[in-house]
Amino acid sequence: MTRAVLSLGSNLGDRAAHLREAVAALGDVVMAVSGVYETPPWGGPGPDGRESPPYLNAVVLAVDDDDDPYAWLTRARQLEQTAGRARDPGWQYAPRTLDVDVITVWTAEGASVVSDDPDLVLPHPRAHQRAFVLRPWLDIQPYAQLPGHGWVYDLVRADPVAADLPTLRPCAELSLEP
Ligand SMILES: Nc1ncnc2c1ncn2[C@@H]1O[C@H](COP(=O)(O)OP(=O)(O)OP(=O)(O)O)[C@@H](O)[C@H]1O
Ligand SMILES: Nc1nc2c(c(=O)[nH]1)N=C(CO)CN2
Repeated sequence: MTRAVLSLGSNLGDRAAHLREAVAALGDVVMAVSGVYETPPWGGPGPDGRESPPYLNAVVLAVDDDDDPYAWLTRARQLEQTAGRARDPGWQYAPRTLDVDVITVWTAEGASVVSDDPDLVLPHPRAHQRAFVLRPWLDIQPYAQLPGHGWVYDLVRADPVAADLPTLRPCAELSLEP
């Protein structure tokens, strides 16, 4: 058995529907779902100077009988495929229908999984810099810790995350509660 925090993001097409469908497809593994936030694109413009549109973001806490952390990566890729995500080799942070990142995974004993395999880096190597991950995460786990970086509560109160917090817009009208 493993538990995981997954970050969901969409900035292409019907953004809310992509998030809703991802939560529905996760089904019974979902333990808790954060609020939805509209967030400015992180990662800068594309090579031609084109700006990425704003995202809708949310975070899910999930549990699975499978002991293998890679099962979360497989699930994430399946959800992205179902949403019709296309990759752009010329722009890493190109707009996408659905992005699912595995933020952190715990074993049945509660140990954090640490991995430097490029296919599954755990915890996610950029999560500690991302208000669009940490703020929704606090909604569902106020005492969360990001392994290697400490309390999520502290991370959102220090720069660079604190500087981005005012740019997040809570979207109370878009609940993802199953
Ligand atoms: N923790 C992780 N969660 C999701 N993908 C990961 C993780 N660690 C490594 N990867 C790998 O990263 C690769 C690129 O994933 P993806 O295209 O979703 O990145 P991205 O979402 O655009 O960028 P970022 O990694 O900065 O969020 C994938 O091949 C995947 O195997
Ligand atoms: N606001 C926001 N920006 C991003 C996001 C995201 O989910 N939200 N995902 C990215 C790649 O994982 C890159 N930039």
